[in-house]
Amino acid sequence: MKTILDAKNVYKVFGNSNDGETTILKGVDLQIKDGEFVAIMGHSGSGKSTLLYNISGMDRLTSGNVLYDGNDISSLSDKQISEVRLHNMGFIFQHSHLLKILSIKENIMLPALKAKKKSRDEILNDTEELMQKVGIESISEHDITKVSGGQLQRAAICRALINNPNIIFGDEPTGALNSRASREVMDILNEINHNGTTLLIVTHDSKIAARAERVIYLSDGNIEDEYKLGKYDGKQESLIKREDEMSKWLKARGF
Ligand SMILES: Nc1ncnc2c1ncn2[C@@H]1O[C@H](COP(=O)(O)OP(=O)(O)OP(=O)(O)O)[C@@H](O)[C@H]1O
Repeated sequence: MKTILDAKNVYKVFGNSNDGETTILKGVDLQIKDGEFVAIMGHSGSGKSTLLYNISGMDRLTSGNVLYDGNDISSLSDKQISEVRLHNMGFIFQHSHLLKILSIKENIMLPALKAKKKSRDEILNDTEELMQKVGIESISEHDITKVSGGQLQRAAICRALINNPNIIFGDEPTGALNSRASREVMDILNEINHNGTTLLIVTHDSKIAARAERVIYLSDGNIEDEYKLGKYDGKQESLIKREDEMSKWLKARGF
């Protein structure tokens, strides 16, 4: 399987020499294979979100390189990197970041309208298909303030998928949901991964990590360890075993 994302010796320093500098990422090397589902865990402040933002091109590395599909994206201009993100990557955050002035459907269509690769009718069709897949077709015309957190995250998933990305980055995608909504959203993400989309997700939750194929443990800006669970087969009994494995592994790291 080819490497889709290759982070080499990534450093991130915040601040400046006058007011003081803090090095958050300290030479991280991370390779993500095409179609893989990787979870990033670690204590609060270990640099998980910083890592996600820096290797997805949302923030600028201080030094090191990130290759996306063999191309160095760390040396691109802001405009070039936004193009790479728009056409190849999807993002899901803890809070959906949907626009309040648009309906659910319009929010989902927006990245595709921006990408200008498909006609409005095609985009509309794809949007309706995605909404149906995640079970939010009935709220398509709704205002985003009138729907539940779980429905909003499903809409955020549709928005992340509308340009058929190769990889989806998630920063605590279920962090604001109750346990049922969280399970439902993770079932959708597991299915998306099963269909070939690469996933890289930051989480605090061992139950979310248990659904990943590989879990990396970040400590003080470095990858301290990793655990390979293998692909999740979607069965409830395997999930229980994986959750148990994950919580034992995390306990051994004092998490
Ligand atoms: N823009 C910034 N400027 C200065 N410091 C920052 C900035 N962003 C993050 N940091 C610092 O970097 C460190 C790591 O933050 P980060 O959010 O990556 O950690 P995390 O592991 O994701 O934490 P959490 O689990 O609490 O979300 C923290 O000490 C944070 O204060």
